[in-house]
Formats: sequence, structure tokens, C-alpha cells
Amino acid sequence: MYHLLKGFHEYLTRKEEFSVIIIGLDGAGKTTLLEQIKTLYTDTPGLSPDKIAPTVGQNTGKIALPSTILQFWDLGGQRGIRNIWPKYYDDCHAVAYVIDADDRERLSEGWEVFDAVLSAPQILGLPLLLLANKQDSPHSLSVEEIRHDYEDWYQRKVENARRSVRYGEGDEMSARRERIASLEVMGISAIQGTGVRNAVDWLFLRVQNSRREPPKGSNNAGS
Ligand SMILES: Nc1nc2c(ncn2[C@@H]2O[C@H](COP(=O)(O)OP(=O)(O)OP(=O)(O)O)[C@@H](O)[C@H]2O)c(=O)[nH]1
Ligand SMILES: [Mg+2]
Repeated sequence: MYHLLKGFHEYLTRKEEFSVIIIGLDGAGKTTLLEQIKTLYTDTPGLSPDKIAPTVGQNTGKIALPSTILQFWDLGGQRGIRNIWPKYYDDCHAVAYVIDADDRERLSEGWEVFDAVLSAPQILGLPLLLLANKQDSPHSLSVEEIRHDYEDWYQRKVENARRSVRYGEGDEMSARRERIASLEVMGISAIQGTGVRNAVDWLFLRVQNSRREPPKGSNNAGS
């Protein structure tokens, strides 16, 4: 009887676990965002910004939400270590791409890398959130400006490619256009926490409908 009740209780309190990767150029603010998420959603405050060093490898953090666990993977963004990102694509349920909206000089580098992420077949169809970070900075581009900057960059890329070699095939191009048109862009300040709850809410809602199933038998009751 005890086991029956225990099993029933575990079934009722079962939490599905979903993985979200946080990627973007070095210095975009990914680790600051992860630590802010820990502060907002767990009993243990995250590291303060002055304690955060550039990430070599990965940082992780787990938060519990209603009937759901979100596991975040913050991956280092330096040029030499970006090639580890695709190793996480097969198992993640959503992607948060962080862009430094205050660093105009590196925007095109940020879009170049973002474009490669968009074209990865493993994450096609997964929820993808573009976060325009550092909105606390007075010179930051707004969400609308960031969206336009990316669309302009993309348009230029397509036109340049037309003049030289072909850029993607017809179907691939239209899939990408659709993805860009439906792209969710949110403004945040990882350092101040502004907009971070909105971003987590969006990810929480979207992973439930992610085309990738949570791991079979994931049961994290009590964790
Ligand atoms: N003003 C401002 N600065 C921020 C914000 N978020 C991060 N920063 C600063 O940006 C710098 C880089 O932050 P990190 O969180 O280490 O960046 P990262 O994306 O993890 O970088 P890598 O680990 O190298 O990939 C630090 O000096 C942060 O304090 C923000 O919302 N506003
Ligand atoms: Mg980092």
C-alpha cells in the first residue's frame, strides 16, 4: 500500500525537465543572465556580476516551475569555443541567443554567428528567443532597432550572395524567412534583472509545446 501511495504521489508531483541553451558572442551577458535567473528563481543567489569571469566551457543552473524543471546551459561564446555549441543542439528543447545591444561594433559578428545557429537542422522548429541584452545602458539599441538591424543584415547577406554564389536552396530560404518573421525578440538587462522573468515565462510556455519530447521517465519530484 505504501508503495502504491508513494507511486501515486510521485506521479502527481512529477516534473518534466527541459533543457535550454544560452548562447551568443563572448561578453554578451549570458553568464550574468544565468546568475540572475538563479537569483530570481532559487533560494541560492547567483554570483554577483563582479565575480563572473569569461566562460571557458559551460555553466549550468536549474529552476523549478509549476510541473516543470528548466535546466539552463550557458555556453562560452569566445570564438575558439563556439564549436562546442552544436554538441548541445540534439538534446536541448529551446535556445536563447543573447546579443549585446550596446555593442554596435560587434552586431554583424553577432548576426553572422546567429545565422549559423538558425541554419542548424537540429534546432529547426525549436523555440528560439533573441534577447537584446544591456537595455539598462543609455546607448543600447531597442528591441525594434535590434530586429531591424538583423533584418537589414540578413537582406544584405542575401543580396551579396545572389551576386556571387547561391545562398541556400529555395526551401531552406523560405524556411529561414518564416523563422525570421516569427522570431521572438525581447529586451532584458541581465545585470538589473529587467525583462528576465518575461523571458523565462516565454521559454517555460514554449518548451511545453517543443517538438522534442522531454527525456522518457523524467521524474524530478523533490529536486
Ligand atoms: N550594462 C550591462 N552590462 C552587462 C549586462 N549583462 C552583462 N553585462 C556585462 O557584460 C560583461 C560580460 O558579461 P558575461 O555575463 O561574462 O558575458 P558572457 O556572454 O557570459 O561572456 P562569455 O562567457 O565570454 O561567453 C560583464 O562585464 C558584465 O558585467 C547588462 O545587462 N547590462
Ligand atoms: Mg559567460
